[in-house]
Amino acid sequence: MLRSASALPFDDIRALVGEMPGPDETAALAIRAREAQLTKPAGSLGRMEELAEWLGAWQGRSMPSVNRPLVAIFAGNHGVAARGVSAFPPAVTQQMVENFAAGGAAINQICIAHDLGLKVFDLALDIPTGDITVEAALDEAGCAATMAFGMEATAGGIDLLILGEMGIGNTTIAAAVSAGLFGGTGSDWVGPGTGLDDAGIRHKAAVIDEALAHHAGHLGDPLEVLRRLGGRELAAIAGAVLAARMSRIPVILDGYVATAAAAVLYKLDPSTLDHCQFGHLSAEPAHGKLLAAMGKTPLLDLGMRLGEGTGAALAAGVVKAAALIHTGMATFAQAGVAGKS
Ligand SMILES: Cc1cc2ncn([C@H]3O[C@H](COP(=O)(O)O)[C@@H](O)[C@H]3O)c2cc1C
Ligand SMILES: O=C(O)c1cccnc1
Repeated sequence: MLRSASALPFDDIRALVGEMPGPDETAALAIRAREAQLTKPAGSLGRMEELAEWLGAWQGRSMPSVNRPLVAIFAGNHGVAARGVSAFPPAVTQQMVENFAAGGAAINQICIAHDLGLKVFDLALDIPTGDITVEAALDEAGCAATMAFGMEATAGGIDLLILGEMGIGNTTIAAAVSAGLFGGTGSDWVGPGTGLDDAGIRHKAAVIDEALAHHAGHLGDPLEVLRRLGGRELAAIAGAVLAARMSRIPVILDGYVATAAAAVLYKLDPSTLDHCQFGHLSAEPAHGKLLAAMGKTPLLDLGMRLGEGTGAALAAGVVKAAALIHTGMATFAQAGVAGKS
């Protein structure tokens, strides 16, 4: 039967959230047991030990490994960028997509450093989403379709998914979505993005407040927050996170913008992000607040505020090392090293 394009798609998303698989507890147990026998004082590898267990439990592998890691960058343009909320013009989104293809961006070099695959998905860059101060960014069918498109990032037998974005104006969008989900005003969630000065940041906060006022009364449903205040790259990231969960692919999320996209799923059900790590703490000031609101602790803190997946891709190197440490180290028995006396 044909479904109404306007009403049903979000119900399909909600149905997926109800069907999410959990981690492989047998693999987790095996990893914990082996961890205790490796040639090191118990717990001495700190969070690296947790990462090995997290990776293997979601992959369903008692010997976790990263063989096909993929960085997926979703690129979108935003109607609200016309309101002067970024230090750079919207044309930079397309220009950076071309730079990614040519290998000239920061993310390209990190992918080389850590041997990560890279795919860039551009999302109708010539058709910016609606200006959120006067209309919804997307209609429901468009938002759900973009989420479905994002799910394609999980194809091809990948075993670690690293999610990033490109879209001039999208730190405004991330702030609006964060306020829509967790409350507060523009000034609570705003930051310099690509480099606004104080006056620019005040203007950006006022624009976000306009958007929040325009959509007030319609923000009770996280998916409505996504379609009204969000954008295509955020919808695609949310879809990719959900699809990865259905296929038990572990995910590393990048900074403020990617985290805001994932927060939509968190608000639907906090356990939706159990297969995700947060790669780094962005220097965009509200990122820490957003992570804290979800009880998440990022892996790295390098003072970065670039986006395009860079913080998450650096963290993928740490996750790869965690797998190699767990699987490659000798046990006390194998190495003939005396245990704790
Ligand atoms: C050259 C350049 C490369 C980038 N790579 C990521 N972003 C980042 O900056 C944008 C968000 O900041 P705002 O909200 O202030 O526009 C996004 O495109 C994000 O990925 C870039 C921005 C620029 C200018
Ligand atoms: O943390 C991010 O995602 C971020 C910060 C600044 C600019 N673009 C993205």
